[in-house]
Amino acid sequence: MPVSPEPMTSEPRPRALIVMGVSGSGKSTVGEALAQRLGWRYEDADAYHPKANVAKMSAGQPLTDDDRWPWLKAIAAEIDRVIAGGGHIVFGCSALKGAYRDVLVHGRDDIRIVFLDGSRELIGGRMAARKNHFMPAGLLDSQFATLERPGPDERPIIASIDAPVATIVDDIVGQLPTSTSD
Ligand SMILES: Nc1ncnc2c1ncn2[C@@H]1O[C@H](COP(=O)(O)OP(=O)(O)OP(=O)(O)O)[C@@H](O)[C@H]1O
Ligand SMILES: O=C(O)[C@H](O)[C@@H](O)[C@H](O)[C@H](O)CO
Repeated sequence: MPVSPEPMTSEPRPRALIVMGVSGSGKSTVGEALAQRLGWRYEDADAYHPKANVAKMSAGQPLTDDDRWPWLKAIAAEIDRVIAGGGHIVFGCSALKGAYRDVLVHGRDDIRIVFLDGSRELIGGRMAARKNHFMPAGLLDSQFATLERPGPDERPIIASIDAPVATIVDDIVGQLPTSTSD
């Protein structure tokens, strides 16, 4: 009897990882370490906010959907540009709602979501200790209120942030598809 081959995973190797989560969840810290581990470029979505968005958050006001759409579209365009050029990228981006992630992923199965999962208490403590950052800790409640955790349909890679950075990176890398079918 012929032996059937091992089933091939249909998941392509990711070309872009969107490291998402509320303010202070560790997107920059973990995202940069992850990019370094993979040998990929890291970009921070905070650098793509128009000045008006940063001014608003600095003044303690949460952003609205309308503040976020152009910002998300600019990030999606940059991800597409990098992939089209044969590159790989890790983007640290809050991407709090499912609709925001739809703009970023736009149906591509080589763009994957990495959710940094942590409690309000843990993140609040880290934000209170953080220096020289425009985001006031007072906006954390609004970040959690806006957060829609990624559902299974989004095939998220979920990592607990209650661990040292290197352990979080190990966890994420261990969940990446190993298929070579890209
Ligand atoms: N695993 C960790 N263990 C301990 N401290 C951490 C860890 N990850 C991040 N931190 C610290 O928590 C704080 C928040 O992390 P970071 O600035 O990377 O978050 P962020 O999600 O990029 O925030 P923001 O979106 O507000 O820019 C920083 O002071 C960082 O050094
Ligand atoms: O969508 C948002 O509300 C913003 O992207 C925020 O999350 C901050 O820019 C970021 O987290 C820096 O603190």
